[in-house]
Amino acid sequence: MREVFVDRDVLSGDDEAELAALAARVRELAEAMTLTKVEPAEAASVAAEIAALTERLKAARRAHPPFGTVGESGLDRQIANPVTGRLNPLAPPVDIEVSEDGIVRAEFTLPAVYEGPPTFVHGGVSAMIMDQALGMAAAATGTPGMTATLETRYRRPTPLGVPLTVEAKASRVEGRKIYADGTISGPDGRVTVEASAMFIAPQSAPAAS
Ligand SMILES: CCCCC/C=C\C/C=C\C/C=C\C/C=C\CCCC(=O)SCCNC(=O)CCNC(=O)[C@H](O)C(C)(C)COP(=O)(O)OP(=O)(O)OC[C@H]1O[C@@H](n2cnc3c(N)ncnc32)[C@H](O)[C@@H]1OP(=O)(O)O
Repeated sequence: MREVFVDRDVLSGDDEAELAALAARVRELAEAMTLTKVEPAEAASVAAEIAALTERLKAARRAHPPFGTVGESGLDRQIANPVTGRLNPLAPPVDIEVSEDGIVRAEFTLPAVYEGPPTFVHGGVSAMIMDQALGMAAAATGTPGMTATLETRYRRPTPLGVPLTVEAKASRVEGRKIYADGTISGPDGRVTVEASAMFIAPQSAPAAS
């Protein structure tokens, strides 16, 4: 495995909480930016202030995103992941729980920055969330892997701004191949997206925890 898997700063809970709070503010900023109606001069003024803030953050910079302290499931160290990462402003974030029987589940709501067709979630965003949920379900078997195939079936449009549920579970492990299936459903319980994936464990996989 490449060095990037091991050469990471590991944050304490307090450091992680402060950076997670910062990411939450940046997430709000992104949504406010997408929906703002301010005049061009005000937009330019805000852009200059944000550029100054960006310089302050760049004053102390890591080579790679940090890892968090690993929790019980061992699947939560990538705290800057683009789906679940509380430290990643691009992540919704989706707070995925893994139960003892290997079922992966989360409730989440997607704001306007994830819009594809008007008022609905972009299909690539749904696929990204499914990839993560299915990958965690695969890893819950004890054999994490790289996504080799991901099939998404979009049954209905997925609405923005309402509570959605993602669920996934591994169906079987065949040597280095792990198969998993899952769904995203709307608040009425109707499935909007179905997905199936096959993950392949690297020849020399690092442990999940
Ligand atoms: C991401 C985790 C990786 C490991 C991490 C370890 C610890 C992490 C802990 C926890 C993780 C927690 C949660 C995970 C959450 C989310 C997951 C997101 C994952 C991603 O977002 S990941 C990015 C997208 N993903 C890629 O970037 C993959 C690029 N790719 C490759 O890295 C290689 O391509 C690889 C490794 C896939 C295979 O390479 P390889 O050399 O090991 O494979 P090899 O040739 O030995 O084939 C062996 C058998 O698989 C068949 N086979 C191979 N490839 C296939 C394919 N694509 N489709 C169908 N069958 C395929 C062959 O036909 C043969 O089959 P057979 O044995 O039956 O002949």
